[in-house]
Amino acid sequence: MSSTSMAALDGEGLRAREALAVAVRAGFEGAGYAPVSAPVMQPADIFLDMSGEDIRRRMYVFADPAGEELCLRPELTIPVCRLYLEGAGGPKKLCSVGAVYRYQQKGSAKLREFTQAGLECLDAADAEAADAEVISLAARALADAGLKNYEIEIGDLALFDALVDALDLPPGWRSRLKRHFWRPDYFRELLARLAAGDAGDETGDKQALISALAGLDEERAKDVIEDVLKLAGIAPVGGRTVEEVAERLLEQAELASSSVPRAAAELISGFLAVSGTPKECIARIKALTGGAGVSIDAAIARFERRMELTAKAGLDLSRAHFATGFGRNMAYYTGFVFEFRVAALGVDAMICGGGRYDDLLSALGAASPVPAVGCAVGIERLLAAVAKEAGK
Ligand SMILES: N[C@@H](Cc1c[nH]c[nH+]1)C(=O)O
Repeated sequence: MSSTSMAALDGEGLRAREALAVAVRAGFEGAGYAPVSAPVMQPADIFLDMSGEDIRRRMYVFADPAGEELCLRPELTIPVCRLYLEGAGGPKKLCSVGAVYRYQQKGSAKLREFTQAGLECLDAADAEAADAEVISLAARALADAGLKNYEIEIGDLALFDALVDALDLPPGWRSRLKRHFWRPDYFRELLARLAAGDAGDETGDKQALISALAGLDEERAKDVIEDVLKLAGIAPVGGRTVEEVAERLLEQAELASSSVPRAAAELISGFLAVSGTPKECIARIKALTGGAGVSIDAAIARFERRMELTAKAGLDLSRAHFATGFGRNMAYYTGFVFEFRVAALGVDAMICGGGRYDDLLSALGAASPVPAVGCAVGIERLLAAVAKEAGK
């Protein structure tokens, strides 16, 4: 399937896609997930703020006649969580099928409009059991569709968070490292500077500005930067350029005024280089943290328990590949993350993905925390993977 629109399918392809979407949802319903249908048009700001850079760059954003900024949903999780919050007291296990929209550059073989079948498990008391249930249901959906061969990639952001929390870092660095986990290139740059104990090599006017900012609190510093940009006639785009420029400059100010112990920086780099089978990786993480006298035992115990429960549910995660630096492309994840991949599909290899997002519902307005985990199957990709396996 190489077209950029799902409307280009022929009759047979159309029926196959619809049948598979219905079958995957039926599997989720059979496991106790109530079907819901969320609007295709959504308020843009929520997605701009919460889905992360990759999705943000691919969103279709437009204004309605009243001037309200809307978008075509780029995924189903945020729409389904919004529905859940509107219908307070409703079911907490929800599933949904529908079209989602993500811009792709001209010439890209990826679809701009494609079908997801997703499930969201909200407010479960036992987080690890819910994680295990969701990844097992994802695997079952693929098996029911007839797919046999795939790889599983897993990660756990809670391990990274625990590490950053356990280290002795200068103020501001914890949240910054966690936030920038989602911008891999910039994150590496930050880490390299941190590991080198680099206080920044800025000279002249920029250094003067950085020194001036270092003395101000964050809000005040942002105001100053905004004024400077306005004076220079630089127009912010949707308020974001100013925010991002301000953030960068503040980071440089903090880098210049604080130093992170080299050992801590090296531990973070060493930790983020860990990948392999989950078992090997956990042993390596234990050795790394133990050697440094840092304890992230609670997070490791949760990881191990999740693995056991998943194995009990019938999915052999020892076949999975784990990487500490694996985080998916959605910024709302807070813990366990996973993807099912079929390498033969090339750029479309990722046929199903999901993870835990414990802070999203609070950010959407929930009065008290609602832990959550879910996943989505890409229907066109699953169809292509099954066809490929059958040699079609
Ligand atoms: N919405 C995610 C999948 C997911 C569902 N729930 C949690 N994650 C995606 O589009 O990849």
